[in-house]
Amino acid sequence: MMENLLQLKDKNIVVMGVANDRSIAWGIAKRLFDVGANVIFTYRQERSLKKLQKQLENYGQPEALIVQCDVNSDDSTKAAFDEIGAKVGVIHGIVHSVAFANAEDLHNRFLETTRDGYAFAQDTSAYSLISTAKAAHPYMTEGGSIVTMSYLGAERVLDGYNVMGVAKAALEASMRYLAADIGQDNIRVNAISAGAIRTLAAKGVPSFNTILHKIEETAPLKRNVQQDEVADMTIVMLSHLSRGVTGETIYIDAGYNIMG
Ligand SMILES: NC(=O)c1ccc[n+]([C@@H]2O[C@H](COP(=O)([O-])OP(=O)(O)OC[C@H]3O[C@@H](n4cnc5c(N)ncnc54)[C@H](O)[C@@H]3O)[C@@H](O)[C@H]2O)c1
Repeated sequence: MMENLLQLKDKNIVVMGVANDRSIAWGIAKRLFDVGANVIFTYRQERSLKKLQKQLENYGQPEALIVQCDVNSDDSTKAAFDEIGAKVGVIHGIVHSVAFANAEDLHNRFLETTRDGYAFAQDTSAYSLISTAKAAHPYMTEGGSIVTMSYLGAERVLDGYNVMGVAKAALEASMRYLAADIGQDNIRVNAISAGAIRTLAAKGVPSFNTILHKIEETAPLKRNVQQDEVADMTIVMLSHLSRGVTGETIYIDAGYNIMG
């Protein structure tokens, strides 16, 4: 019944950004397997590949297609999607769960943000959505859905989020412009703004523990969110259930963002 509602069975969905089993992207991949999707992975570093292969074995999916993709490189991004396109034909969905900034640009005063650090955070965390959509577009011939991962720091000033907040603001704006542009091809583009979750990327945010405590105290649900809660809403946004929604940022944050 649920499978019929979602219409994700046998759909080719590319998941970018699994570094380990804590990654938000891994939570999403597990759910996608559960609903019968054909999940294709991209990874950047060799050590992520090894972990991913092990995780896939443990999850009973050792045959999943895995392709190398460094989003800082147009050539790498294009080669990855050309390879995926050649192997599966049509791409129906993409989970863009990738971001990076230099540690010093999160630890130093915002005033000290360097030109290079700013450009690098934007390139990896915001432009990569555009380059990914461009590389995948020739294979999204049946329409589809692209979902990216954002954070409240895009809209509000959060201590220690600095240059990444500016990159997330650009990511959300890029998401809207993409949605407006490729809606004519029946491709939807949305962002999930996830609450704070303890992952590898989160380790880079200096005040992360304080953030977790503050959310517990302040959020309407009086708790933090879990990987599977973000995964479930991402599945909705990839599925037939959300077919009328594009260009939106959807908060999965126990309601924290509504509080003053
Ligand atoms: N953890 C949180 O609290 C939280 C909250 C909201 C949004 N997010 C966002 O969720 C997404 C996933 O992060 P996560 O928390 O799961 O951490 P994570 O460290 O598990 O995932 C980040 C991924 O980005 C990948 N990446 C970085 N640079 C790359 C490059 N040049 N090419 C290809 N891949 C690259 C890493 O390999 C890694 O797999 C990020 O966009 C992050 O900003 C995280």
